[in-house]
Amino acid sequence: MNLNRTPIAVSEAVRRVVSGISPLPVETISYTESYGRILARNLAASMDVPRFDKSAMDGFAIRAKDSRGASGENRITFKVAAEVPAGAASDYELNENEAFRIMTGAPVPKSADAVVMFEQTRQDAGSFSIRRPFEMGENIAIQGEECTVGDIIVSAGTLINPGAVAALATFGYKDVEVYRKPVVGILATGSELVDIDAPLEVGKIRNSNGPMIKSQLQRMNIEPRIYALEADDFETLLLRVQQMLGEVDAIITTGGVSVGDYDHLPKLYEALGAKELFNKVGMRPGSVTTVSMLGSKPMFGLSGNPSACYTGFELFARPAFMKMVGHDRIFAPVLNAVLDGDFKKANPFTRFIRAEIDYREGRVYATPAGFNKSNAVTSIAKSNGIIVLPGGTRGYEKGDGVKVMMTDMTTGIDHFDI
Ligand SMILES: Nc1nc2c(c(=O)[nH]1)N[C@H]1C(S)=C(S)[C@@H](COP(=O)(O)OP(=O)(O)OC[C@H]3O[C@@H](n4cnc5c(N)ncnc54)[C@H](O)[C@@H]3O)O[C@H]1N2
Ligand code: MOO
Ligand SMILES: [Mg+2]
Repeated sequence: MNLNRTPIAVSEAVRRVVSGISPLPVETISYTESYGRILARNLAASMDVPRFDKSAMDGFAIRAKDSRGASGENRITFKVAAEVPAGAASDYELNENEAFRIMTGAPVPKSADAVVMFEQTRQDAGSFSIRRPFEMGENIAIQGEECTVGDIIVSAGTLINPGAVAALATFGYKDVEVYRKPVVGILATGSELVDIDAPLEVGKIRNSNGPMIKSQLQRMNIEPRIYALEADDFETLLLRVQQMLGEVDAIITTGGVSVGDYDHLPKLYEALGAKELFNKVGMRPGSVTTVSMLGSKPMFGLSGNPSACYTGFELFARPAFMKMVGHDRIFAPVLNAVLDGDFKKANPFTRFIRAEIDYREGRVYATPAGFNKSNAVTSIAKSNGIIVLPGGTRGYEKGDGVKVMMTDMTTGIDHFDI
């Protein structure tokens, strides 16, 4: 075993991972199931919106020229000649000082060119009067004012959000082409691991990495395939990983990537003939993260230490899966924040500190989320972001400006701030 691994920079490690990944093939699904998927083709308008000139208000459609000269002293009276409820049309031709009774959303008949709101009239049986002139087009939504046929509404490579689902429905796209989602296999390795129901005998611990990784995948809308816990035995691990390679698009293992006597994953990648992208990164935690490729299938050897495992997933696995599902924005947003704690000791490696990110008066604050060593599990639960402290010769103090990588953009704030 190579004990003297050479660390590479985090940015170089990320580059190596994502440069070897391609989007998966395209599949067609129903628009009702498309929320959260990535569009594989541009979504173009199949018609003008609005498709016809329509009334923007409940009221009366008139010929604007008939309202000329109207005032408080000289009210002009119109006769209601026909009705146009929403969902209907009328081809009645208005004569001078005639009007349609029309509802919001209904097509404005050709012979009318302005709409008067009910509130702007005084009504009598079969007629109404107005006290000011109306301009052509007033209170009418003109055909194509929002978009015209052929306009690109959502580009390929974009997440289908609720608005994109509305666009699919508007333009009649029942079937939508999206990138297939990867099937990701999760294998937690370690002879010390037990499932949640098993007794905790001496030296045993519960498997927390497996369920955590599953949730990290679910957070990005990917359903994983879970494999049973495996002990640190080279031959059985090799057989299991070979089986997984036939069933999944990517493999995440946790544990067994360091230089211990029972850390078999690096040798296993070698035995499979996989291309190792790196086995040491200049970061804490997660320095022993090892990533290999077998053909188009990435194998993420995440560290067994929970915080290192979590961080390795967010830094390397997440952008790779974002690329597989066809996203054109694969990286987590990074914000400038004010550090709310001290890290006085300098460290040559880039440190990633799980943190609570808060927003006060529009500023971003980052507070380390408690016990923050590589083996920490509880601090992950309090974090919605990761503070990035570049390695070097100096430490960091409360109040310093730092970068934070957002891991959870859905956490809100505790007060209404508008
Ligand atoms: N001589 C050296 N020793 C170590 C080095 C080194 O460079 N030289 N690196 C250290 C660092 S850094 C880390 S991180 C760990 C990485 O260890 P492994 O990835 O090989 O993981 P294991 O040895 O299997 O386990 C480490 C630790 O994590 C616990 N664990 C494992 N799996 C799970 C799980 N599914 N759920 C919860 N906890 C888990 C395991 O019990 C161990 O305590 O190596 C250092 N050593
Ligand atoms: O991989 Mo270890 O977590 O650097 O601490
Ligand atoms: Mg180990």
